[in-house]
Amino acid sequence: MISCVQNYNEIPNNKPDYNDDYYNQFMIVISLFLIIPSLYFLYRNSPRLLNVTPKANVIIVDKKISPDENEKNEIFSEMSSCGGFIPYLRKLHKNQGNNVTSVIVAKYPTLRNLALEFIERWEKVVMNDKNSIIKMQEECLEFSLRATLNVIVSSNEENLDVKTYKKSYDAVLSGLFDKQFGKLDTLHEERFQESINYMKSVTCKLIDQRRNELKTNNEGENKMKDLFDILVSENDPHTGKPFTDAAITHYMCGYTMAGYHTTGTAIPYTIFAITQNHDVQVKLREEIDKTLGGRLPTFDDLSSMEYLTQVVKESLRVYAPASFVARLLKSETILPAMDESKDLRLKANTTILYPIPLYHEDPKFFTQPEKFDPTRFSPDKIKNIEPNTYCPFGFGSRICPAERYALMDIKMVICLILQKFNVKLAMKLEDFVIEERFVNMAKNDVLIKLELRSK
Ligand code: HEM
Repeated sequence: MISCVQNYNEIPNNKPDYNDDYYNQFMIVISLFLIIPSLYFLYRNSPRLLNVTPKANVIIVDKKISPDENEKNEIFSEMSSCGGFIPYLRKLHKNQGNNVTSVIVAKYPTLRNLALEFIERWEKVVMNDKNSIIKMQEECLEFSLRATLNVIVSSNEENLDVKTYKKSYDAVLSGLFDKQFGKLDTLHEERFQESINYMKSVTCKLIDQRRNELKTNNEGENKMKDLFDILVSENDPHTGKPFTDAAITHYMCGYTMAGYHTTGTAIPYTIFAITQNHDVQVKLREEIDKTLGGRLPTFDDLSSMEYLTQVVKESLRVYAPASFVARLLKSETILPAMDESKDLRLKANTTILYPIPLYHEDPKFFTQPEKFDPTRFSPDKIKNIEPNTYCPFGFGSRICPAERYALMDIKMVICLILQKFNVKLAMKLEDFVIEERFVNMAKNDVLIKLELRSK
């Protein structure tokens, strides 16, 4: 195992270079999720295209791979600016007497209501026709986008046509991915541009609305600020001046994107895993019923259900939504050899990609890695897991800032589903195919039959 990985976690001290061109801003933000999975895609399909060093289980990005050297530099300076913003965000919350948990707890009732809206929607469908099939990935992506918007923007959905917003977001994400591989045809190019323009106008409208709200809202001082409040009311730590509209859009789109497809795929993957492991479904339901006795789960209930946590963690191991963790080496670094191979000397400014699934699937770190076994994360066994080999949320100082929130979200939806329904896979097993896009998506959706539980 590479022992020096933690050294790569320094946040480079680059200042973002904003301009007012929305398209450029958006491309830069999106590159975080675009270039990295794309390189991984190339790596998986044609290892020799990249300067791959499998013996060390890291991928070293050959500089020539980048289509445009300048673009590559911008991408990584923007990556660091996004991450550099997080300690600032934490500090602000702390100054207001909040911590990450209190922020999540405050949001919990709204998020649970949102989840219940979906449960009721599915219940109606099933009551209407008990043979109905739910496209679980599509549904959970909608849930995840709305939940993420709620956390970041405290979105009042009256101000946002979520359906059109989601469609546009999907068109932009998909268009950028296809652009990367030169596959974007004229028709989709048009749709892509339209979607970018739509999202730009929506974000500008939201910014204006929030500025006005903050001006007129007397309780503003006591209110727990969401990310959007901070962006429209505080100074940019990099410039010491108020955030520009372009910068606000940059952060908003970056955070929304980071939360949308990740959580939106993690939930259906977990449901899929439960359908394939009947014993897990039975044991999980026993725990849920015993803990809740039919009432709705509170935030504390979700933390107290150990088996539920283990199931979600194992699902994130087997079906990790994110392919990669990326680091830029600030100085020359030697990676100690794994096996008998030689140590690896890496130059400063090399970008390395740490492929999450290669660790999660390695029998050296997880015995019988193909087996879905939630008890790997039981209190007595979890300590045997080597540091950084389990990393669905990354690791070190740049670990996903929303890890606890995302875990809570996934557990909440799984809990609410199993309280109400039995879950069955409604597609051929071989049609469950994971496709690497910005995050790993189920190519043919995850088709699920929900059966109402008898009272
Ligand atoms: C199951 C859900 C999620 C997974 C698997 C996931 C995974 C990841 C991973 C692997 C990283 C890179 C970490 C590193 O470099 O060490 C990351 C970064 C990030 N994630 Fe998440 N994430 C999830 C949900 C979310 C949500 C819901 C949000 C926001 C509401 C979010 C916001 C971010 C942000 C802003 C970063 C960039 C951090 C930085 O640059 O330092 N993520 N996430």
